[in-house]
Amino acid sequence: MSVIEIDELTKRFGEVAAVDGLSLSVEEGEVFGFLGPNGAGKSTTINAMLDFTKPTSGEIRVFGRDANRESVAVRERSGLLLEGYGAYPRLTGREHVEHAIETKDADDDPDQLLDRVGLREAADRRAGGYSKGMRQRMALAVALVGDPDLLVLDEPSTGLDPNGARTLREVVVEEADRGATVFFSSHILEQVDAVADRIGILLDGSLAAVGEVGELQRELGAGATLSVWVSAVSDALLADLRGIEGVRDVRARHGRVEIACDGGGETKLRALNAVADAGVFEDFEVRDASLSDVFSKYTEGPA
Ligand SMILES: Nc1ncnc2c1ncn2[C@@H]1O[C@H](COP(=O)(O)OP(=O)(O)OP(=O)(O)O)[C@@H](O)[C@H]1O
Repeated sequence: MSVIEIDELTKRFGEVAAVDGLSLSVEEGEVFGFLGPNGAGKSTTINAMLDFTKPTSGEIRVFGRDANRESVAVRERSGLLLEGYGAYPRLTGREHVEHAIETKDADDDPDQLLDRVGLREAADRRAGGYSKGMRQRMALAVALVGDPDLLVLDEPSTGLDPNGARTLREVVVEEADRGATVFFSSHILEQVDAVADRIGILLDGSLAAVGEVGELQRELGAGATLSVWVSAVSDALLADLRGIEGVRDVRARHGRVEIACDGGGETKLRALNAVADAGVFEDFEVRDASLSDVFSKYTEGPA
């Protein structure tokens, strides 16, 4: 069952089409990573899903309900961590979580939630004195209140140190294991790569790509880097390699040649043969495109 169904969503701000004919669905229990460069329309999409902004046209259904007309029902089943979460400076972290428990009529133990996000020790300090990362951890604890069926996290990694980022990943995995659907936007590609079942790459308000990370890597037909260890490097060899169809970039470094390939197996084979023909071949390794390569490929256009 689809938990989120976005159908031809368009949102204009005057001349700017922040979201432009976006269609997307997210299945129950899925962890969906929503990526895109600054200004791509991620927050606008999320805001429309939760009825914080009205679409210019198109339809969004969450849990099968109209996100606009039945937003209260949608939000009741959702946990939200949105950009610019407004903390009350005079309230403590625990008070924020307690307030959310009361509002949602949930029966969570605030200490347990604060523990999960690594904020137990600072629970009784006022949020006004929290660092950016601590406020983000608190916002995550608030989002988890009531075991929501859907977690919507807009840039949840903002301000988090590496430990905080790990906590976030653990929480996302735990929530998905519990059966929750997680929809999160992020600029930190490693974060997304580590936990997302599928990703969507938004560009100028439309989807440039959607699928499993591995699927998109394969769809690129490569984006692989071939590292060849060599006994010597000559300009002639580098020129030969650069002349092979499907080779995007060639660099010599530390006794090896790094060959970025857009082409498939044929390109790599021809590159390896060129090195062997030069009599300098020692060893090789192929590295698949990282999510970062996939992201650049879809958002920057042809190299
Ligand atoms: N309230 C608004 N009024 C006018 N323009 C807006 C408004 N909100 C968003 N926009 C514009 O819509 C476009 C998409 O913005 P949005 O915040 O959705 O992008 P984003 O992908 O979330 O970006 P970021 O990663 O920088 O947060 C941008 O050009 C932005 O300037």
